[in-house]
Formats: sequence, C-alpha cells, structure tokens
Amino acid sequence: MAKRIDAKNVDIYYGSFKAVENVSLTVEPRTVTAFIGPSGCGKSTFLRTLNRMHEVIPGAYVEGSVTLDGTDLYAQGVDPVAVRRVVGMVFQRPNPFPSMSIFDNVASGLRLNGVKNKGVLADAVERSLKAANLWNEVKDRLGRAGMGLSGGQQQRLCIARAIAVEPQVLLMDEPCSALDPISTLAIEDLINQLKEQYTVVIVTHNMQQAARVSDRTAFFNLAAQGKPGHLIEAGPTDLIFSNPTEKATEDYITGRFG
Ligand SMILES: Nc1ncnc2c1ncn2[C@@H]1O[C@H](COP(=O)(O)OP(=O)(O)OP(=O)(O)O)[C@@H](O)[C@H]1O
Repeated sequence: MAKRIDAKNVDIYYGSFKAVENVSLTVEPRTVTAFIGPSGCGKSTFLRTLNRMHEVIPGAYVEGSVTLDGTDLYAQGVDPVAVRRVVGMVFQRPNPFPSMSIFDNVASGLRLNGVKNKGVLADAVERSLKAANLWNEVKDRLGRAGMGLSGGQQQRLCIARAIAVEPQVLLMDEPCSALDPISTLAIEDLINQLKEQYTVVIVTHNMQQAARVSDRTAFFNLAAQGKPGHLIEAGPTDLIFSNPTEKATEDYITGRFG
C-alpha cells in the first residue's frame, strides 16, 4: 500500500516569489521521513507540493517533477483531488469538522467518495479509530461532537479521518505543535505504528521528535531571508544527527542557529 515519492529538480513559487529551489529527494515507502530546518526554509511549502495542496493558493505553482511510484502527480489530466485521496494530510492544528460527530468526521471522506452502506461505514470508522489509537477512548460516544474531545484526541481523530479513505502516503505538518507532551508522545507512538502501512512525512521543529520518530531526515535551509529555501542533505536520521556531511546541518541540529 505504501508508496515511494521521487521529487526531481523541484522549484516552488508563490506568484513571482521563488520559495523553494531545486529540490531532489526520494521518500521511501514504509518509512517516516522528517523535514527539518529553520523557519521560512520551505519545509511546509515543499510538503504541500507532494499532494498538490500548494496550488490551492492563488498564483502558486510548481516546476520540476514529483512522482508517486513512478506516476507523475503533475502530468496533464491528473486530478488533484484524486492525488489528495492517495496522499493524505494532517495539519498543525487539529481541525475536526465542527458541526460533525466523531463518527461523521471519520466517515466524511468515504461519504464524499460515495460510500453509503451503513455497515461499510461503521467498519471503516472502527478500523480507522483503532489504527489512530482512539477507539477505546471514544467507542461509547461516537455520536458526540468531535470538537468535544481534548486537543490530542482531536488530532488523533484527524489522523483517523485521514486514514479512513486508505491513502498510501500521510503528510503531517507539525502535527504535535499544538499539543501537550503526553498527547505528543501518543501521536509519536502512533506515527511509529503507521509506518508499517503508510509512507509518512512529517515537518517538525522539534529535533528530539525528528530523532525519535523518523527513519530518514531531510535538512532544508535558506541562504538569507527572501531567498529560496533548498535541501542541504538527506539521509538516515541517525547519520544526519550523529555525523552530518554538511556543516550547516551540524550547526542547526546542535542549536547553533535556527
Ligand atoms: N501563502 C503564501 N504566500 C506567499 N508566500 C508564502 C506563503 N506561504 C509561505 N510563503 C513563503 O514561502 C517561504 C517558505 O515558507 P514555509 O512556510 O514553507 O517555510 P517553513 O520552513 O515551513 O517555515 P516554518 O518552519 O516557519 O513553518 C517563506 O518565505 C514564506 O514567507
């Protein structure tokens, strides 16, 4: 189910502003890849090009190629909505649909895809909530509002909602930054389990988190404010943290800048 992503010579623009320059990177299936780097270096922008979310911003566009198991996501005729179904996303702030119950939040993507059968929906909701380590906490109140859950539970609900439609890749943009340390650990445990089935990419500002959850790390940097961000190096997380090739990487992970 998990898929491999290959980005080649990717440049990313907001109108005339080039935010990211010449990134080539492979994201391996069934691994967790962390994007790290100082603020403004383009981690989130690059992440959003991996499921064609970048282009929802007026004037924003991408050059270069991004393939998913060899299929070009930006080829003519590819439906961005179909891409986002295969490459799901979890955002920084938990964002359950406010008017919906826990059940309906998780079922929403399937319903959009035309699934109506109650039994199928109930099975998918249970499976997704179990996979998101939330089932035991909510199984007796599936009809209650998703917004009534704690922040950490809401984020696991959003992860359940993302995986209910069985994507192959899960993109996570600082998924723990709005959470307390206990909820953060719960999400990190979950990420560890998810990689058995999914390809996971996570943007994080937290070096310990990158070291704890990721198999591979990509370090982005920018020459100066207003200049495009670029990839400095990528490799196995233990190597990037213990013996990076580039001095900029070492300076960043040891806290000398950023
Ligand atoms: N909607 C937007 N319109 C115009 N420029 C944008 C937009 N979003 C981001 N940028 C610019 O693109 C560059 C990269 O931003 P991005 O948010 O991807 O960086 P980041 O590394 O994820 O930063 P942070 O760690 O602070 O979240 C920055 O110069 C930013 O100001």
